[in-house]
Amino acid sequence: MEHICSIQGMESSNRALPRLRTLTSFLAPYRRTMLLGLGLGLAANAAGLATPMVTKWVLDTLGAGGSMARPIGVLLLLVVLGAAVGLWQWRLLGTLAEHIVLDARTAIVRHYFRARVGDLQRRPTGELVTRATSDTQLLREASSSIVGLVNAGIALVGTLVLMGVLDLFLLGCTIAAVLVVAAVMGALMPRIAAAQTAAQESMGRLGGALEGALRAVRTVKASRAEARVTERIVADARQVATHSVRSAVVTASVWTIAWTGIQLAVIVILGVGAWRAQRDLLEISSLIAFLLYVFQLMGPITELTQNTTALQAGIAAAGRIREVESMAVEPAAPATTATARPATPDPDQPVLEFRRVTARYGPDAPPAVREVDLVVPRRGHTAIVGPSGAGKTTLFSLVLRFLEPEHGQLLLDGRPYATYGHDEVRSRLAYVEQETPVVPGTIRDNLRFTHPDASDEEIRAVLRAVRLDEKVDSLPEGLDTLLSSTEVSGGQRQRIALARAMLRTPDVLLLDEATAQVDGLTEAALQECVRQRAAVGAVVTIAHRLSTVLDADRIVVMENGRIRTQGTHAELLASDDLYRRLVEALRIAAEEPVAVGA
Ligand SMILES: Nc1ncnc2c1ncn2[C@@H]1O[C@H](COP(=O)(O)OP(=O)(O)OP(=O)(O)O)[C@@H](O)[C@H]1O
Repeated sequence: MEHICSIQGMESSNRALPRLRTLTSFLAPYRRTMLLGLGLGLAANAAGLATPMVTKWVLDTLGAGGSMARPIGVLLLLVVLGAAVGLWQWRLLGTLAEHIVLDARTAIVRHYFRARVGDLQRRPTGELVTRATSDTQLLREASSSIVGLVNAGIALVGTLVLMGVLDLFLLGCTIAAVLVVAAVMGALMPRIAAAQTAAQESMGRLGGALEGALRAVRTVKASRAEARVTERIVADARQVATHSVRSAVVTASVWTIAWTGIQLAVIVILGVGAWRAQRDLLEISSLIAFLLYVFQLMGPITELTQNTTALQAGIAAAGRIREVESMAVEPAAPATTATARPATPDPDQPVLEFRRVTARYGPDAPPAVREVDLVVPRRGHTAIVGPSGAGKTTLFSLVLRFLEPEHGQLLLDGRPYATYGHDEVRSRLAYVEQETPVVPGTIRDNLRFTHPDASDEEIRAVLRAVRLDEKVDSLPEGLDTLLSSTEVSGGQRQRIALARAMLRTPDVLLLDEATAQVDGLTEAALQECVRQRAAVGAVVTIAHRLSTVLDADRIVVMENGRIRTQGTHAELLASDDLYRRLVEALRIAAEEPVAVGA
């Protein structure tokens, strides 16, 4: 462990110790395998260390004119044993490293999907992806590096001891050379670590920028911004390259110093050794064995260098991976949960209720909604309207528990949200997002996304309801058509998302209408589905279309995070100025020519 401690000392950052602990926490479950790896490494080392001594035996036997069979046999045995044990260790540690990478990736992916939506959305998606894909790779080398460091340390000490057995004077020369090399390497190592950390951080930024730009590729092209965007992202790539080049240059210097130092040491030792042999202070066979040890010294020194570099990269990566764990997760279901849901809920009791709810997105942010009181009846269509930033989406986020109220509470079936688990609440809702309503995969995957056990009949029924059955039948691969590979229009995507939400009867259908104009067929399908659902359950829409507002049983007008007023279309037209202006804006939008396409 001495080597590990000295490496901590090299880390310029004062966070090195907790970061190393972070790394070792990934390795802890594999302690036994690592110990076995260490044992195998020591055995391979022992075989390697014995080889020069046996070579000396061969030479001495040759000088004495004895039989060569035994020493040569032992030499061969050592080579074969060393190779077999080395191979075993290599495979063991290679497999172990992959398990550790897999563990880290699994932990990250699990954490992402347990994290709060707000925490995830605050960070660029590409950066989150880089942490799971690229940072975890650095753990691979780091995992075997600890074993490698201990092995190399022991091999180094073993080699020096055996050199001492052969000739103490030459050992003194060797140690002096090793100390000089080690001092130079020690001075350069922290710079490698700093450059690698910076490179990984730039890599995260590169991932984030590239992912964001590719997502918005249509806007990028329409704005003729390809060159600017490319330049900005390439600048991030250049940053990665700059830091990586710095790391490569310092690494090259470390290696060159190590190699040259050893070569110089060999020449000095050869000269000094020859001079001592001439004076009969040293046998020729001992000098040869000593020189073999000097060459062998490169092995542990190389390993120490490589493993230290890998360990530093791993420590940096482990720190970044652990940052993921600082993202708060959604709380587990309360232990005292819930009496079973009544088979026939009281029809007069609201399905959802907001009681003086105030919520904000961060401790320093202003409230996004304030003192909201809202009742959503068990049946019927409630439309929410309001200017941009009024807090409509925030209401949905609260219902879906993406955001928790700061004050006040929400109730489902008359029971406070706090008494339900997140899953329990969401199992009663269906949600159609405005921006990205479909998930990667086939049409079937999308339709079964909420209810993986849905039958083909159920799927057909909802496709019919959103008037997509004929379109899907006309596709060569039908339901197995990949959404990415086919020409599925924005309106059709909306309808697929709606079909998914309609698949099993949710208590509340939450529909965030697309702000963009949709084709006539989509609009009609939406309207009909909403009507059907509203007849048997609750539908809440964030309305961006006049037809939706006209269809609603009650309309909630929001302004500056508060509910300004509520009522029917006729009541609000007569009583509320803001509502009249909003409807006028929707009317103008509705009168604009709309492209029709199925
Ligand atoms: N993720 C977020 N982080 C911080 N503030 C947010 C976040 N989302 C919304 N807000 C803020 O909360 C307020 C309400 O936003 P909200 O998205 O609920 O409005 P909206 O009525 O849905 O607007 P729009 O019609 O433009 O979608 C706004 O001031 C907005 O800036």
